[in-house]
Amino acid sequence: MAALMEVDKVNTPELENGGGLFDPVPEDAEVISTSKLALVSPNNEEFDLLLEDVTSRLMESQGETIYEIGTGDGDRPGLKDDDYQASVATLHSIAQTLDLECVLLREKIAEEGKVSEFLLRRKLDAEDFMEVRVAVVGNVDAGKSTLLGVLTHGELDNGRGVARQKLFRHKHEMESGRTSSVGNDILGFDASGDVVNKPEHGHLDWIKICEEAAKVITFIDLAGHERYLKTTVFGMTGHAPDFAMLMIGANAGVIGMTKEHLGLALALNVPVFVVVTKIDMCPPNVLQETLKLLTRILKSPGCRKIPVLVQNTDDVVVTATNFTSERMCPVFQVSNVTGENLNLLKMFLNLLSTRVKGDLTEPAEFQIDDTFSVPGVGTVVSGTLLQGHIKLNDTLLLGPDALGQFMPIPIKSIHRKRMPVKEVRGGQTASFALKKIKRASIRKGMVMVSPRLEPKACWEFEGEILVLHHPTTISVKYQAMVHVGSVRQTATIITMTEEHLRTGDKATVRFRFIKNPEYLKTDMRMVFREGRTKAVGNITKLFPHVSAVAQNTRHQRSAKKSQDIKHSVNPQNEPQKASKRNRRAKKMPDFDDGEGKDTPSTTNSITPRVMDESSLATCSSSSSPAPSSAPSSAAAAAAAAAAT
Ligand SMILES: Nc1nc2c(ncn2[C@@H]2O[C@H](COP(=O)(O)OP(=O)(O)OP(=O)(O)O)[C@@H](O)[C@H]2O)c(=O)[nH]1
Repeated sequence: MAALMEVDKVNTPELENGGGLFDPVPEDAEVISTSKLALVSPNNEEFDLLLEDVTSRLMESQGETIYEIGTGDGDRPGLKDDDYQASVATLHSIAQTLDLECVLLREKIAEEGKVSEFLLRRKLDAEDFMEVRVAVVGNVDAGKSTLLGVLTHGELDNGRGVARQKLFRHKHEMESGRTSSVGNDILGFDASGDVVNKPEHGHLDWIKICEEAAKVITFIDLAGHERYLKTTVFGMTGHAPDFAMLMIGANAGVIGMTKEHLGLALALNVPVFVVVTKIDMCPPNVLQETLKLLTRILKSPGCRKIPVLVQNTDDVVVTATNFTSERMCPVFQVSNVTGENLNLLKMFLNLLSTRVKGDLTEPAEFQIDDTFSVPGVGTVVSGTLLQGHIKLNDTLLLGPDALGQFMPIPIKSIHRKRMPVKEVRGGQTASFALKKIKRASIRKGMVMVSPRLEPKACWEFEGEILVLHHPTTISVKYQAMVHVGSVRQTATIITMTEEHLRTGDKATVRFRFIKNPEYLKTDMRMVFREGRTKAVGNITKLFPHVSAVAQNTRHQRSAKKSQDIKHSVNPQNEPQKASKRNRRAKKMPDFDDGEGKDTPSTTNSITPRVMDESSLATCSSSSSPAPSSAPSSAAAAAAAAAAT
């Protein structure tokens, strides 16, 4: 614990002014709103500028903001009692005017008087709610499913697995106590930050939660066991988590897949917070050791994180409001049996906001991460809207198909977390029922995008990669699984800037998918892995070869013909014949649904040694948000349940 406390959060300059209150502001409002006295007695004009400022902050962060009272640019913090009371009253009238809930988060005495922080949150209609996706990772038995059971069902565990029983989706999970698939659980908070989950006879009504919630946290529960690593990687790339919650059993410490999962989150630029569980059954000296080792790993050159032990509500507000900086790593210590510190974790979750900015003017881009076949409804696809806005009756382009083409598809129904809605915005998960389309013709990794994007599929792309681990050397013709967004497909290295690549090497590499062309974008993060081999990087260049204009069936047929001709004259564009090894692999499903065993990898951990600072700097420039895969329609979920 001492080691963690070396990081003095109060003295960390970037934390000093938590919410960054008055930035950005309209130019003409600068003089007024950057002063700590801005809220003391504003005239009508000043009040309007304050309203404008709050409105733009709400837009930016999709419906909520944290407002500081008593701080301002160049001012020493703190307000005398009268000024403070007047400022709080002004904030309440701003909230009332804009129909916001205004909740005090913390209040303290600073140099010149009182300072405080308030959460301003929009009171949304029953149909709308903010969404945050949290990927839950950590070694087997760290208590992941148990914590989710406790948080979402509001009942403590007995230390023998009672809480996790509520979450298992497969019979073999019930029997073994191990998660094997990507699961989704939701936790709703109302505008004041109170939990709205109310299980009835052990069951949660998702629609009711979404109706009552202003914010819904979706937990993407990923398997801890090494054999399901492929599923875990897909969860981290394909389900677009905003954050990763790394769970560690206090007794067991940083073991097994813990470093692997931490490394994966770092490689994908997903901000991580840590939850140390089972503190009720852990001797203090063992807990100290676990925290000491964790601190060392987080601060190592490969991670470069600032661990902050969260011990009270003050720490929660500071860490939650500064978390997206990616460098800070809040660490919680909880017990699922006694409930110790779970209130701090819940408060932290309530304050997290999605990393996706809600710009509705961008063209829509929806990434499919799961498909269902629902009797009476047809094919349902679920995934995340990475940007833009989709409304009922919009027409999107679905693809790419095996020929790299996209087809127009009208949106006739939208569900968010099983609830029918009229629209979905960037950063939210949703599912769509698609008429007259067979489930078999849709793959995970396909997209539905606005025609404005003029999407193109590509067989080949270039990426700057860093090899985190390989037992020998990687050369041209090497094949492995590429994970990028919800795309998961084997690709072959066709050229690279180095002759051979070993652990720790970097290169620009040109890849070619072996089975289907895919829709990719530059700057997306990618993971390239096969068994114990792993490389991470950024997509730097695309080689689209099919102009993906929506076509009708007849056009498609003729396009296919001409495509075939093109392939025969230009073998470069033809899907390569899979190697013997891949032909064998083809017999296995290419996109497992989480139940297939993954290639066991015993030494596949990302060690701080190989993820040195300089190598990460080149390979981590973008953090493309990835989607979450809630089977968001009731029918879809029912079908999924039936299928399992
Ligand atoms: N005493 C105590 N036991 C706990 C706590 N959290 C979890 N457990 C127990 O630890 C065991 C493992 O918990 P799980 O939730 O299944 O672990 P997991 O990380 O989800 O494991 P996988 O699903 O296989 O990845 C169960 O028997 C839980 O009852 C805790 O805080 N205190």
